[in-house]
Amino acid sequence: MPAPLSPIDKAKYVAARRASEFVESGMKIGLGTGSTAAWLVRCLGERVAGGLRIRAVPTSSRTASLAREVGIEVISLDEAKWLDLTIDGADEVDGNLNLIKGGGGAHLQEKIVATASDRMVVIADAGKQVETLGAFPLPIEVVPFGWQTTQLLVEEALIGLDVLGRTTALRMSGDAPFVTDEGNHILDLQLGRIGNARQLSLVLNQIPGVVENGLFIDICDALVVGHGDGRVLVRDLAEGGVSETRYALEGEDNIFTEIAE
Ligand SMILES: O=C[C@H](O)[C@H](O)[C@H](O)COP(=O)(O)O
Repeated sequence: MPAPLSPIDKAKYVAARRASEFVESGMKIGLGTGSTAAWLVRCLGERVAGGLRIRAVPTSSRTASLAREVGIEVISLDEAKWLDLTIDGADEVDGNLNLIKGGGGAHLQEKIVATASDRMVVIADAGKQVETLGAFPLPIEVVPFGWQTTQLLVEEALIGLDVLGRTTALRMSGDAPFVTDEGNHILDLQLGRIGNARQLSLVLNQIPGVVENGLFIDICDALVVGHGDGRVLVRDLAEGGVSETRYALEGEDNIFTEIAE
């Protein structure tokens, strides 16, 4: 018997399960990266086994492996060119559905894929919702060449901007610098609070050596928030309003079933 899910895993699972219902046969979809997106890939794998026909562009090598493992057809973005829908997790999401992403170091591919989609849907547990972005360190992907110079330029560029802090740390993986799927490094920027996320994103992306930052401004179209008790709230910017779905734990095997719309 599988180990019981923690409340946070239940929240991620129900959010992913609800968002998987947006996927229809014939769609080309973008698959995000991270623990919440991994639930989505598993949910879609089940639907593919039941006859759903989709082609998917993963946003990382990790997601590509999982997608293939569960039987989803994987194609490249160049092959797909444009996608119907991308579903991905987030590290922070504010009231305007602006995001911080990249906690797993995948925000470069994630931003390219989400931008090449008709719609981006974010799936998250309730703890990811914030009033103002910035408590989560902002990931900045930088090329390895001269990364310490890039780090100084980043810290300097923040002087005068509406942020609380401006210290950066090179992300490590054990004793070595973390390396992204594109062969780059990540600087994690401790800001505390971001006053003007759009301005900050533009400033950062103009610095030589910076490849992409983890701010997603005006990219997300809908937010699906899961709760540990099985409730899921969907907020769609186009439709306005919030709809609620509730999933119930069935028996002892941690399988959720939808009980109400
Ligand atoms: O680089 C990683 C991605 O941006 C993830 O979507 C983000 O970090 C959220 O991950 P998780 O669902 O594991 O909290």
